Amino acid sequence: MATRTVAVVLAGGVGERMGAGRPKQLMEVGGRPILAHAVHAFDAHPGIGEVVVVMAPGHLREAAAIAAPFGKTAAVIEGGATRTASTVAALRLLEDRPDDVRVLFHDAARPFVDRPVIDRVLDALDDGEAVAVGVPSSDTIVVVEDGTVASMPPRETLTRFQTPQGFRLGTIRKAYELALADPGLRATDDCGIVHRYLPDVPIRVVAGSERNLKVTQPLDAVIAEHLASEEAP
Ligand SMILES: Nc1ccn([C@@H]2O[C@H](COP(=O)(O)OP(=O)(O)OP(=O)(O)O)[C@@H](O)[C@H]2O)c(=O)n1
Ligand SMILES: C[C@](O)(CO)[C@H](O)COP(=O)(O)O
Repeated sequence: MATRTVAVVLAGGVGERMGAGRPKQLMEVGGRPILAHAVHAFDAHPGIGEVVVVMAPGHLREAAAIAAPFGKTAAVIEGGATRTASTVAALRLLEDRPDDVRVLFHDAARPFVDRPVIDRVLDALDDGEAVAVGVPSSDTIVVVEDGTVASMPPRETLTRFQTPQGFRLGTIRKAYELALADPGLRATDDCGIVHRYLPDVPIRVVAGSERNLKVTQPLDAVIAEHLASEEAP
């Protein structure tokens, strides 16, 4: 039977903010590449049938070498210039799959996603079309315009999104079809595309985890190394 659940690991970025001189997903934490941690999390989950890796141009061979040992790796493909373009590359690969297939998009830069988080996304997709993972904000977050506070949303209403973000394939496909026709398209995640272009689709939010950090800045690499050492057997 064809796979009903595909995990897409988005590794198409170049890691500019990390400044390591190469994509941060190739950097090692806990003795193996960040990308390997992310692929392993989905490969090891019994609810996932296939893993697709979307890699930064010029690094496909390294990504393939990292992903190939995982049995569920189905493809390693080239990403685009933006995260959104990398998601589109994966959707093109999956264009022949039925609309009810579940697809999870995960940042390769989040190496410590764990099974309970993936479980919650998959469970919410049983009767949902779009699912986000979030953690409450510990900081007060404000909108700043011209160096001055323009608005202060109440902190208890604010959630920091993580990944994976899960969708029925037909839903995310439709949202991107509409988005790609919009010359003003700008988005930092896939739920943002659904929210903007399919506003009637409810996006369920399930609990993420503080350990599911996105390795973005040099300090995150130090924290990631510490977290990896805690996980070591
Ligand atoms: N063109 C892109 C840009 C980003 N990503 C992926 O999206 C995730 C989140 O992006 P981010 O943390 O911003 O990674 P980078 O784009 O590599 O970082 P930077 O913005 O600092 O360059 C990462 O796993 C990254 O590889 C992607 O698949 N394709
Ligand atoms: C998808 C995401 O990780 C949710 O927090 C985030 O928006 C990715 O942003 P980035 O600029 O691509 O790191």
